[in-house]
Amino acid sequence: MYVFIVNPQAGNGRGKKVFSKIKKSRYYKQIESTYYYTEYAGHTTHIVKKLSRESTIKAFIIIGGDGTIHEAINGLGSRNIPIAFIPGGSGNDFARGLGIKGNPVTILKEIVQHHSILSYWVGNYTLDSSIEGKYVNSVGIGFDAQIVHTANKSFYKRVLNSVGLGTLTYVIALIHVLLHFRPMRIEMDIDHKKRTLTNCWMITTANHPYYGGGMKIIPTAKIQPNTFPILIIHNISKWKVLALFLTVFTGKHVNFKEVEILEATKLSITTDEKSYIQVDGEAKFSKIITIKKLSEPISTIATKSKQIV
Ligand SMILES: Nc1ncnc2c1ncn2[C@@H]1O[C@H](COP(=O)(O)OP(=O)(O)OP(=O)(O)O)[C@@H](O)[C@H]1O
Repeated sequence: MYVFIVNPQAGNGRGKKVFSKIKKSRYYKQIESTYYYTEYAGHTTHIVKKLSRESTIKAFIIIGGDGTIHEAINGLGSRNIPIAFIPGGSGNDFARGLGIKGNPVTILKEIVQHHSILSYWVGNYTLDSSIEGKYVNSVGIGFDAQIVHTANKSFYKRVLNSVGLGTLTYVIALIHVLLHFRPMRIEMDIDHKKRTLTNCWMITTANHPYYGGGMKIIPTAKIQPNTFPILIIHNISKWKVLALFLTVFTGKHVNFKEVEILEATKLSITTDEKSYIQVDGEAKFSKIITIKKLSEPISTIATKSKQIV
């Protein structure tokens, strides 16, 4: 049996519209399925956690945005039930990373007819040695995390999302944060090599290139086991940061001399003061953060185009 989990709030109601379309399709009518609408933040994790023990589930089909898929992954237990995703959010970076695009009904057709499994190594994060979780897209500390925090609590996010200009939210928040941001002093431990940065703007790790609704933050990031890329931006002027972010949609920002990209199996960061952290586009607050890859992949149901790669 397929289990649809639909976030009706995702993409300002897009999740609900996508599912209405799906329900009318012949592919939906052909399969044995059940569905749940999420009713509150965190509900997807509870549903997945509860149902993961049932042996009759063929796959969870998540309809929503990055926040919903993040919650689904965090509810999965040791039984590796496949997860399929039909984009219904505003940013949908997870879908970009997996190469899922196009008409929702066509995506459903591929899910149920081909059921091609792609291994996906999610990341694991620990905050202040107490909060632990998995991330599907990226974790960032510093400038980008503060932009996420500012954007998510802004009044303009909902307005711009409703007219399909969600990306503009982050541009406005970027300018806002740029005016006040103070670079950080950071102690890093990258695979047991210690390093101190005194003028650090941000550090981001990612499981695939995309974040913030299509920005190619780490263009070379790949869905892969064991290691993950780390992007560091430091020793840069405010105005150069602005120039850098103008090129982030094309991935050309990596050519700036203030941008470094490394690869690691384990990363620990300690900041002088508690700082904002973004995890899959949600802001958190912490002083010590540790990142590594989970050793066992989860199973995602990919589209045909991604299987060929
Ligand atoms: N019924 C609900 N009411 C309010 N919030 C909900 C409900 N169901 C789920 N949520 C929360 O909505 C949040 C946002 O959803 P999601 O991230 O999927 O959509 P989005 O923000 O439009 O898309 P994206 O993250 O791709 O930009 C999720 O983190 C989830 O916790």
